[in-house]
Amino acid sequence: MDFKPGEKYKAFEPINLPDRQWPSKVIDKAPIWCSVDLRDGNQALIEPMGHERKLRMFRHLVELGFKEIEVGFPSASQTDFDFVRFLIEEGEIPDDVKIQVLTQSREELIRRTFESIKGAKQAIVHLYNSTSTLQRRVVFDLDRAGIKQIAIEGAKLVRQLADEMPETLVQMEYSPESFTQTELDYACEVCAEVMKIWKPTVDNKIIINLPATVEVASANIYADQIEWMHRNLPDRDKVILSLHPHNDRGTGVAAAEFGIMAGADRVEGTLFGNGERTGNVDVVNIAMNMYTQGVNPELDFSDINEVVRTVEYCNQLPVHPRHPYGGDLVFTAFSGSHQDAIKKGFAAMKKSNDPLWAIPYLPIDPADLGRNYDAVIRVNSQSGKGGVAYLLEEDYGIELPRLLQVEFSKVVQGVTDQTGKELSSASIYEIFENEYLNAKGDIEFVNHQTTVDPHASERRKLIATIREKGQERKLEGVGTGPIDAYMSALKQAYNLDLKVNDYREHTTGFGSDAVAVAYVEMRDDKGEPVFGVGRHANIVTASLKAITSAVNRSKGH
Ligand SMILES: CC(=O)SCCNC(=O)CCNC(=O)[C@H](O)C(C)(C)COP(=O)(O)OP(=O)(O)OC[C@H]1O[C@@H](n2cnc3c(N)ncnc32)[C@H](O)[C@@H]1OP(=O)(O)O
Ligand SMILES: CC(C)C(=O)C(=O)O
Repeated sequence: MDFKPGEKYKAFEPINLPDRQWPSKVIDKAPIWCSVDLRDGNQALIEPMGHERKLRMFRHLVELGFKEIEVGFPSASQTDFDFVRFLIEEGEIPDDVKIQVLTQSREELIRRTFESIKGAKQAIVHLYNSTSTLQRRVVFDLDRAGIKQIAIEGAKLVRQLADEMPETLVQMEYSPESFTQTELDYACEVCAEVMKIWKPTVDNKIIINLPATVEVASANIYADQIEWMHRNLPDRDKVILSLHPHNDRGTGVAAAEFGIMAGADRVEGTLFGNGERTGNVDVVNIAMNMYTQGVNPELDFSDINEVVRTVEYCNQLPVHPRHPYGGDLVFTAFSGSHQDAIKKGFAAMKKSNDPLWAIPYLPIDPADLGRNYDAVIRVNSQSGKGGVAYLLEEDYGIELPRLLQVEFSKVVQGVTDQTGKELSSASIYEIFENEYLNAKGDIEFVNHQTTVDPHASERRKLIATIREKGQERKLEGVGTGPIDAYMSALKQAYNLDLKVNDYREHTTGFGSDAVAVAYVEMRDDKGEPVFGVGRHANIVTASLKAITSAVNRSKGH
């Protein structure tokens, strides 16, 4: 690494726009979306899509609600050309969807592009040539006038061929490619020349697309550039101003959002941001960001898993597990304090009945993307009591009292620390069963009978059958209720010094499947807590089992 980067790299000069308006604008409606998955995305793949993958992607994009889809660069390859023909000839293009085709500003390529769209009801022909200072010098070896001439020649031919094809409603799009590295006055001049040739009207607008072909500056600079063009382009009302951000600095989404605030009407991008180098801007990300601000994105990502599957299949590239909105892990909290806050957030929402989403660490309801809550909390060595308790409650209906959560979470932590691995909900339940419900010890509860104490009618006499080292034994005790009576029986038989400090119970399941779960917190002679849990269809049996569990655990400790 060169530690004197200033000798090798030059900072991007700020744009002179002191009265910029975009920073205080708010995005309150969806832009026109154009998917470039089948073109910019496809041209960046290790293995470009064949016909079957292209068709699957196209159909999926239509299902998601895209009304403009760049379907290829038909003059570049036979595969692209044939795919465009297939879509048109096989009636694959819904009436409200426009296909878009890209071409360089070269005569033979433009002619071939028009050949490809013959018979389409409507299509966007997208013409581009690079205008940046760098490309003018190193790629084209042309001055400003020479580069403008490439655009003019191409635009004239596009106009002529569109006029010769009246059966197709041709919309024209021009991109000064590498716009962000082009002087603004010059980019505007070239676009204005193209506009003079294409003669847009308010009813038949053209698209001027301003690509960050390579993202070379911070997102605010792109916004300044877009606002400058928005203000200075002639006949702005006859132009659909379009963005095409790439993501070299990792700020493509921010650039697109700022660009919309700066006056753009349209965004070109791809699903999950596949595209050249670090990718095109991720349309899912921008759209779902809007959604979380209460703005309808007019794209339907309510089955995000299907979008991920399709994109992974077509691109033959994985979607990263941390990818915004779509990644496998983006709705999962492993860490204890996050789990605790999420659990409390769900409980608060349930209680308040307020439809406004307000869960800490979850900026969006996973259900809105077709995700369930199964993966919201996963447990490993970074997790705390909240997460463990959440899983037992959600998956097994076990509502651990708070102090028991603390105790059990230490048991779980012991296991995760030892293995270093994640624990599934089923494994946590198994640990819970072994630790409490089937706590190992000398005594096994078998059954009980209660009767009214013949000496005091407000007291209960209880006879409990237990198994001790394989032998059944009857214990007798008297108390204010079955718990008290059983404690008294155990104390007499085993000389125990334990007191019941807290007792709770609840049911899980419904109707004939309902089961009672009882939790007892006992204190030993030193005041240390020890918990026991019992589960049974009969609530009294559950509570006596809970006591047995606590006694066994106290002896084992
Ligand atoms: C930023 C972007 O993503 S733009 C889209 C890029 N996508 C692609 O390139 C994928 C498809 N492209 C291809 O398959 C090929 O490039 C083709 C078939 C279109 C053309 O192939 P070739 O004729 O071999 O030319 P190649 O792509 O190497 O083009 C370079 C030539 O075109 C010129 N050129 C490049 N872009 C343009 C343009 N937009 N308009 C006019 N001329 C251009 C170059 O100056 C160069 O000219 P030279 O040969 O006189 O030096
Ligand atoms: C053709 C243009 C719009 C392009 O793909 C880019 O500049 O990235």
